[in-house]
Amino acid sequence: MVDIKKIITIDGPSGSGKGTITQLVAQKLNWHILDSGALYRVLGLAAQRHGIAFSEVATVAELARNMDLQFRINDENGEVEPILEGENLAPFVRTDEAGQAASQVAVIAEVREALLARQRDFYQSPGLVADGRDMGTIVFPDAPAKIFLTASAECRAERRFNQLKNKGVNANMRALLDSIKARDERDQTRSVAPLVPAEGAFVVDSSNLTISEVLTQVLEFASKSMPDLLPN
Ligand SMILES: Nc1ncnc2c1ncn2[C@@H]1O[C@H](COP(=O)(O)OP(=O)(O)OP(=O)(O)O)[C@@H](O)[C@H]1O
Ligand SMILES: Nc1ccn([C@H]2C[C@H](O)[C@@H](COP(=O)(O)O)O2)c(=O)n1
Repeated sequence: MVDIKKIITIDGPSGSGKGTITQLVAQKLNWHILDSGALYRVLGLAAQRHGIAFSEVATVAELARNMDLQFRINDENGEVEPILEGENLAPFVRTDEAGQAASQVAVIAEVREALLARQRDFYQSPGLVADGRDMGTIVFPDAPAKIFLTASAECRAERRFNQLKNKGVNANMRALLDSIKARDERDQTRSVAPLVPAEGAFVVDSSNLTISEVLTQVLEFASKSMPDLLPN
């Protein structure tokens, strides 16, 4: 019998709620998580730390192939921390600057190729929830359940604003909206693995949905493709 891997892919633009829904789905199913954006974010930071310009395509790709990167779970808060060359990058990896750097290294075809195997290695039994831009189109094209999560740019900027406010960080709504639109444009128009819904993906626009409503819709859809996913 052919072994069908238990994978749910969750792709979508920045701030659409992928990370939030990925964590909730993984918790519910007791599955593993791939936060593929973290790999691109760490690579962007690594390039900056090594003084490599994003335009030095071959050197950035070389860095992607050889990056000394592990992920470690923090025992105290349960958060996943990227450890690059022995340094914990957790305080830097979620910043808007790291997101913009990630989006720039992510346009390089050789970088994407170099990160493919690392991403596929995250698959482990009993299953994987994979969050990114090309999880359903390129990295796990055979995943049985593919989700494309989106929301209006204005709504995503407002969510990001509230997220930062709750952390006590001052943010400017106009700058956040501009940053989100710039990242959308780059991620959707790049020539390699652009952000598009995978064929057969269930598209959820969360602009007017609560997190709990999105979670319900995602689990319902995934259960149709994998009938033994949840107990009745
Ligand atoms: N349906 C929703 N309603 C209200 N707020 C939401 C909803 N979904 C997510 N959020 C909030 O929006 C913010 C961004 O969500 P999240 O970080 O999960 O997005 P993301 O798609 O993973 O972003 P990125 O691609 O930049 O990592 C978080 O504060 C989250 O709590
Ligand atoms: N599968 C992926 C994941 C991420 N990227 C790039 C494009 C994003 O703008 C950037 C940061 O991702 P985030 O952490 O915000 O999800 O990384 C990509 O091209 N492909």
